[in-house]
Amino acid sequence: MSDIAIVYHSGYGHTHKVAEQLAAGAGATLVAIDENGNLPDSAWDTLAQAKTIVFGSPTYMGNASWQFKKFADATSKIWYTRGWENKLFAGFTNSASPVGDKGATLAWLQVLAGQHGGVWISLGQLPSNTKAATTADANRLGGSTGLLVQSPADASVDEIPQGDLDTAKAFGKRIAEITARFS
Ligand SMILES: Cc1cc2nc3c(=O)[nH]c(=O)nc-3n(C[C@H](O)[C@H](O)[C@H](O)COP(=O)(O)O)c2cc1C
Repeated sequence: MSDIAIVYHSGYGHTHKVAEQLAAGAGATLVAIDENGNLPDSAWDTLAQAKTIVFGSPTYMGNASWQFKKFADATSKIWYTRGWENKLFAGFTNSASPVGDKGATLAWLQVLAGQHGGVWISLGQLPSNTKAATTADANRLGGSTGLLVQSPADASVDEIPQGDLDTAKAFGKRIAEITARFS
């Protein structure tokens, strides 16, 4: 099992694809929250043993999905015993619009990490924000707190912009490097 666990919800597969890219870069274990907002019992052990936990959710109505929020509320018992204190955390979100209030979701994921007494890993990539920038460029959405991905409303899972997927993979590598440095 990896030192890094990515716990995420995906209603329609797009956020799952992003999580896979992150996992490829980080060498991370994927932990999926199901459509009812639940995890397999064994997944809680995976999260307890991880040095770094990455939170991921699509942005639905300007915040994380209710399934991710159910998971977050279920972590309150761990919060009470400080079970995740001083772990490393990072976050990502994906939505249809270039902005789409993704920042609100990411800010809340960071708050969740803070509630657990965690140490937050930022994206660490310069934005591609010149006139020449395209959807093939890294960090074209200009994230800094964490990873932002756009899946246009009519895009299939296989049509997520390559630049966003590359950004996810590079973020995964950074998370692995920082995890190793703190170990
Ligand atoms: C209930 C619901 C609410 C949504 N709200 C937003 C939103 O606030 N901003 C946005 O840009 N996209 C919004 N979307 C679009 C999704 O974020 C987008 O389709 C995303 O790729 C879904 O990821 P998933 O396939 O992992 O579920 C919403 C979609 C749904 C189903």
